[in-house]
Amino acid sequence: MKRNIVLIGFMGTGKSTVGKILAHKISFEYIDTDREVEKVTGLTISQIFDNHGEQRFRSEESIVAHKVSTLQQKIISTGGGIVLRPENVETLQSTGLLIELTATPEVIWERVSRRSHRPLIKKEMNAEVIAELMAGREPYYQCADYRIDTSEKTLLQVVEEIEKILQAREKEQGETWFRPLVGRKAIELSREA
Ligand SMILES: Nc1ncnc2c1ncn2[C@@H]1O[C@H](COP(=O)(O)OP(=O)(O)O)[C@@H](O)[C@H]1O
Ligand SMILES: O=C(O)C1=C[C@@H](OP(=O)(O)O)[C@@H](O)[C@H](O)C1
Ligand SMILES: [Mg+2]
Repeated sequence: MKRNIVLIGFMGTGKSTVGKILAHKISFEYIDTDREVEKVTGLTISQIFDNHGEQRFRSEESIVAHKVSTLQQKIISTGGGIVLRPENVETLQSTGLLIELTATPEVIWERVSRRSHRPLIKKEMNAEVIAELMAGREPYYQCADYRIDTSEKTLLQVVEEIEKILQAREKEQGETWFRPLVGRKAIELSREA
């Protein structure tokens, strides 16, 4: 049974931001594979790409993918390229529900051109270049269980869409995503009611 939510998708689709909000809302812990790679290496993603190359980053990312897949009740936001290695997809799928976030190239460019911490995004790019990169990645995102177009949605609307998916799965597949309150907190709340 699936026990983690794994957000996949192209850079700038909102995986990190949405993941954080969703985790807070449903009281799951939040993990970002990019942050885990940075913690393990003591380097920023840009430093790894610049000083050691993309392959080193991909190796670290695979190790993290395996590690996070052993956990439970986590919202896992991934880096956009994690799906490039089939072994990562297989391991993430073993315990995670894969939700792909998408957006149009124009929206993506609008979102990612504001900040410069993504080594694969260059200042001189534009929406057309983004569209080409996205087309190359498209087959890799087919592994997703669900897809949400975020182009015209607020962050909260995206989060709500994911919550609807989880509610439907609770009804239809008997999964538990919204944990009942247990222990002291539940007793305190029932006294207040
Ligand atoms: N639905 C959305 N509406 C408005 N801004 C968004 C939305 N999704 C993401 N963003 C913004 O786009 C930027 C990139 O988002 P981020 O979560 O880092 O994407 P990813 O982790 O997929 O690369 C952030 O500044 C974020 O606030
Ligand atoms: O698409 C990619 O190959 C990458 C996406 C980035 O994460 P975000 O998708 O969170 O930007 C980060 O892992 C790295 O810069 C490479
Ligand atoms: Mg991210």
